[in-house]
Amino acid sequence: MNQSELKQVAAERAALFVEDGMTIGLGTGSTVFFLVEAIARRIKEEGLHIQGVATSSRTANQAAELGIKMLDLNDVDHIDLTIDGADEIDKHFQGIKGGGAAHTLEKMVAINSTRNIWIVDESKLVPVLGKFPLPTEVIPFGCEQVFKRLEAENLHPHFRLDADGERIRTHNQNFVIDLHMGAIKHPHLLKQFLDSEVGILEHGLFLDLVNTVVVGTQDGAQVLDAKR
Ligand SMILES: O=C(CO)[C@H](O)[C@H](O)COP(=O)(O)O
Repeated sequence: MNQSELKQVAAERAALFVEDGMTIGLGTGSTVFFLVEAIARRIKEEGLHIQGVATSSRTANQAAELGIKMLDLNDVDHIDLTIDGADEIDKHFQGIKGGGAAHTLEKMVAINSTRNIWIVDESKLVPVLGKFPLPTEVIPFGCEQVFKRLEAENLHPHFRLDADGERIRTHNQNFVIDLHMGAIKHPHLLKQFLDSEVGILEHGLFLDLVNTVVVGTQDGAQVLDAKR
């Protein structure tokens, strides 16, 4: 199976965690694309009544087109389960997200969820976080100063650019600065620093958040539970 097929294996297994009556957080990315299709299929075939909260307009549009009832995060009192992709996961179930620049909305939905499941192909499991550049979302005002401070901390910042060489904009019209720092030896300390940096709206370190990881492997889907 190629990487895309492994993503689909993970997504279809995770869709089985959805139960009738649930409010489901839907992440963003190519793995979640398969998830949304699988959930829509279950709704049709099994008559499930579920409602979704999306983490991007991409996911919201796909889900609505497939007939999934979608609500705004402001309009729900809780989310039972959020299923999302990830860019890297280490053996302690800590992760990096934001490859699709949706990490701020994804983190907001995740922290408001009773349970979080990540769906990944096996290439996303790593011994140490940091090979994947860590995304941050920065507000445009004063962003060059934020960039300089990140440089001074040896975090190797790069503004993320689109195919035309323009700085990409997030859903909130902010910029993304990716940190190419290599191995993240102390993720909690880094999180503390990034949380306290004025001008950084949010970053892609997702620590102590995920409950279950569903991995697409050549032998099928593997379900791994975090002890939290
Ligand atoms: O964090 C994300 C978007 O901000 C995605 O979940 C992450 O980039 C994984 O994407 P994919 O499923 O396409 O590999």
